[in-house]
Amino acid sequence: MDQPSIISVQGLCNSFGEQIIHQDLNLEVRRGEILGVVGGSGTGKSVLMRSIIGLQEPVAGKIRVFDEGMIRKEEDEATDVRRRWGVLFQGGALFSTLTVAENVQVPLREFYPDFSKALLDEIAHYKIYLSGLPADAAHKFPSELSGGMRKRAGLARALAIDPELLFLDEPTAGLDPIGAANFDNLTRDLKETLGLTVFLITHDLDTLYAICDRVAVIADKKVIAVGAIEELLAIDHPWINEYFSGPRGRAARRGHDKRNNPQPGRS
Ligand SMILES: Nc1ncnc2c1ncn2[C@@H]1O[C@H](COP(=O)(O)OP(=O)(O)OP(=O)(O)O)[C@@H](O)[C@H]1O
Repeated sequence: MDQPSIISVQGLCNSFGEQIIHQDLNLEVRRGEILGVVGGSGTGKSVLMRSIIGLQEPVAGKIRVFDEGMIRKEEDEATDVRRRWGVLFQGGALFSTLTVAENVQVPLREFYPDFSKALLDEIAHYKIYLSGLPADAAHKFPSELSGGMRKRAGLARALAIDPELLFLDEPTAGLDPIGAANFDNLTRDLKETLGLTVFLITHDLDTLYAICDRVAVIADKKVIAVGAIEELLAIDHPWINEYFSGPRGRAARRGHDKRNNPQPGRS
């Protein structure tokens, strides 16, 4: 049986001046799934995420998260919902003047102002460990980290308040293939051990094949299809055909098949 929706978007419209980004966009994210969100550059993936988390007020539409209406919500009610999700923005969006541990503590201080310094330090160190960073990264500044480590630090911050729902905006962009695969594995492991639901914006076909339960495709200002990759492959739409069946899509599929069905005697 289908899991209930943890995010429900209905009839969403967004525009900037004359530029219409979304028109009657609908999307349901099921509890416990990793939903990949794909679409060409500028199709409005990040604007969709910003609408869901309340950073972008839509022109029209309904958004529910954890069964709570999100548009024009009172501040204290919005805070109650916000403390149930974590966000990794594109590029990490770490505060450059704070150490990694201090970055992780930002949401903790916001939502739990009474926590002692010792408790904040303990939680930050645990989240840093959970994100696969070495313990000494805690005292480093973002400028002292590699791109991959910055992503993990952003993830540690997104996990700070034990979210049920994680938003990841292009988490593997700019990582080398091994770093990207490691990040994918980490996302999947965290989802399984912490029981997370993940809204994952990506251009990375390998990520889609490796960890996404379903994929939503944004084109023509709306979600034109959502389903397992196998289901999307059966849809006749020019962007979907080009994306999944073009050279990179075919390579990602071959890599996925090979990892899942290794030939005996071959490495
Ligand atoms: N605050 C804003 N003001 C004006 N236009 C904006 C604003 N934010 C986004 N846009 C425009 O909305 C469109 C969608 O942007 P968005 O960042 O959501 O695209 P995207 O699908 O995430 O792209 P990419 O894959 O390149 O990251 C773009 O044309 C962008 O220029």
